[in-house]
Amino acid sequence: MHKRLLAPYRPILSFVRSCRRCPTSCRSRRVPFVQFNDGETFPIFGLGTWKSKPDQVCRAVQEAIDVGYRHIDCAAVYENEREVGAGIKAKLDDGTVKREELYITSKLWNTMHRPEKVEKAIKGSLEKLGLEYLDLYLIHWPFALKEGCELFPVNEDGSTAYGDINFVDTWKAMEEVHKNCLTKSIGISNFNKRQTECILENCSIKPVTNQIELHAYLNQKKLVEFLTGHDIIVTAYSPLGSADRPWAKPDEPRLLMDPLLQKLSKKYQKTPAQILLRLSVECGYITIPKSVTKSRIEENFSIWDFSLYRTDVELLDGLNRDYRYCAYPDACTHKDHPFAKDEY
Ligand SMILES: NC(=O)C1=CN([C@@H]2O[C@H](COP(=O)(O)OP(=O)(O)OC[C@H]3O[C@@H](n4cnc5c(N)ncnc54)[C@H](OP(=O)(O)O)[C@@H]3O)[C@@H](O)[C@H]2O)C=CC1
Ligand SMILES: O=C1CO[C@H](CO)[C@@H](O)[C@@H]1O
Repeated sequence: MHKRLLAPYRPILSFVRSCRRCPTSCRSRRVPFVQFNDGETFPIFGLGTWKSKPDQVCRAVQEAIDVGYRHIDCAAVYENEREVGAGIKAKLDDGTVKREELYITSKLWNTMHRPEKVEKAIKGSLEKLGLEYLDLYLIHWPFALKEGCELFPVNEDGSTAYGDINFVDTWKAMEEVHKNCLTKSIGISNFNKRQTECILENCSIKPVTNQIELHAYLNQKKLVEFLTGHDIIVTAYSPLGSADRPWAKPDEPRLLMDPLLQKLSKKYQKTPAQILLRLSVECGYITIPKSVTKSRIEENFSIWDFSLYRTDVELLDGLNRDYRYCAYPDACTHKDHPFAKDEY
């Protein structure tokens, strides 16, 4: 099973293996990437920016780029794109990187699904980020919320105010912004199998990736198999268990505290976070941990000098408990909610 999942990701694995054989390539700060059929590349490791406070994220982005990160995962709804952009600009201005060496993702928020709104939305993100183009633009969730000034619109009774836009129509508008060169690639996020199939059946440009929650407590085997079978790259979000979510409960399972991770941490002389991140990249997933802490930004990127034994990968596989940290329950009655009705 594991072998089959790895198959489409040979370029990543060969990089990871070459790192192991040749420690100097780890020190050269090259970030591994996957190459698309059209020659575009996608760095397999990125910095997440959800919950990164505006006054912290500008510095975090610069530290990440200094360490070797080349991929930054952003979104309009994170409300910090201007500060992320300032961090990127500082590193472009001081010559550390060129724009074409960076891979910047942003996402269309749920209140902007109406096709006529999509260009305005991406241009808004570009303006805040201070960029002329994105590398990747994703539909953040398959369901639409009510249009307006609020990012999280509510009805009078406090329930979430839904919109009624077909996500295929939104996808057509995503294709247009791609054709207009506002983004090099387009993709989806939080789409289930049926919704992804629906896009595949009706698109002229295929999504390059589906960004989904993916970690040892939610290994999404079936969805991953479906996506890789359709040559859709899997991006793993919340790879460390997203402990800083505003709605985190004190009694929820804490991924980083799992006893097996503590045990493997001793065995490999790596931290629990590094074990999880290494697992994710060895599975071939684009992996985007968030941190605003310099030492952790460095720690998370220091995973190219070891590899997991297959027996340990199997043990980590056994941790799966289909536990979602990001289930968006406030919209669970929406007809397009991805997790409410479908098995995967
Ligand atoms: N498409 C979507 O719907 C979603 C996309 N995402 C994307 O994925 C990214 C990552 O997911 P996210 O939910 O933020 O959570 P993560 O799983 O990346 O966890 C982030 C938390 O882990 C802490 N942390 C980071 N590194 C370490 C370490 N080495 N040791 C211990 N703790 C550590 C961070 O703390 P600190 O920052 O204080 O160091 C923070 O509290 C997001 O930021 C976002 O870009 C996330 C959710 C949904
Ligand atoms: O990326 C994400 C994090 O923030 C959003 C809203 O708070 C989530 O819905 C989303 O999945």
